[in-house]
Amino acid sequence: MTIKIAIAGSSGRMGRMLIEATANADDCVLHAALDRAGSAAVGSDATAFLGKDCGVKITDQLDALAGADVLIDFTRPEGTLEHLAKCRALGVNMIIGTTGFDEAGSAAIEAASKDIAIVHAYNMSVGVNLLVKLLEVAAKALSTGYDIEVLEMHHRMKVDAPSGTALMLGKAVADALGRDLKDCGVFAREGITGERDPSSIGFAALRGGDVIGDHTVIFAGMGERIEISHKASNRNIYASGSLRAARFLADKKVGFFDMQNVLGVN
Ligand SMILES: NC(=O)C1=CN([C@@H]2O[C@H](COP(=O)(O)OP(=O)(O)OC[C@H]3O[C@@H](n4cnc5c(N)ncnc54)[C@H](OP(=O)(O)O)[C@@H]3O)[C@@H](O)[C@H]2O)C=CC1
Ligand SMILES: O=C(O)C1=N[C@H](C(=O)O)C[C@H](O)C1
Repeated sequence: MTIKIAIAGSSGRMGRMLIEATANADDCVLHAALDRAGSAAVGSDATAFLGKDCGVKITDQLDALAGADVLIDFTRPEGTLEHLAKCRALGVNMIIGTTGFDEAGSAAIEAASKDIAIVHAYNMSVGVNLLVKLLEVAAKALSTGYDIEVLEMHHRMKVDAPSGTALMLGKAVADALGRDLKDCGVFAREGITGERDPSSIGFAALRGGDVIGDHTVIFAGMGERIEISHKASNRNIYASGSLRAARFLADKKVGFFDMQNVLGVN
């Protein structure tokens, strides 16, 4: 079976990785390539940046989604939510990698999964999803006497902070400890902050250069420090994870899934 893939944000960093991965996959075909209305990329061939044409032109017309099996969307929350409504109306499944949703946006995605099948994951890489499992073990073993801090660094172009992955890792630790990240997450420190609350989970976001995505969860005790890290060196880890998610959704009509479901590690 050939999976008919549509890609949103086609001229973006992830959009291009996804178009290249789709072009190189034997079991996938590029059905449509979307970009934002007004984008200079609209009208050009989707694989022109690879030095060859595939015959699919980048469009801002969401009707191009008709007939696709799945839309892979790495854009911005407002774009993803617009695409979500169209996919829901057309019965096209979705893989959502976009980060930075507020609670209402996340709830809208979950609600749409009653009508279409959706994989929503803030990190599509195998490595980060393995990290989640390691953190669950570490958090339980280090549940007292260790202060937990989540540190991330990304490229200077990233627009949201902390990263979706940092939030996901912090939530995994909080859940393992029976805490609610909404209550124990500390997202900024400045001035006379007072001593650290031992039940808190701190976040720090660094931005600079071309860093693809570094995440470290630190368990800091008295006399030792355990650090569990993932460092991305190529965005193709997110693209290959997305295609794995597309294969996972191929036989599904409805439902809400994450990469743990896709990888079978939940
Ligand atoms: N889950 C995961 O594994 C990963 C998630 N991400 C997330 O994916 C998202 C995109 O990242 P990245 O590719 O680096 O970003 P880019 O800025 O490089 O690309 C975003 C693309 O989306 C388009 N876009 C922007 N706004 C809209 C809109 N309202 N409607 C439709 N399209 C829009 C942009 O068009 P234009 O340039 O014309 O504005 C561009 O083509 C981010 O949220 C990032 O955090 C990134 C990597 C991995
Ligand atoms: O914007 C990025 O680049 C990335 N975003 C995701 C996030 O916010 O966690 C995933 C990855 O870290 C790269």
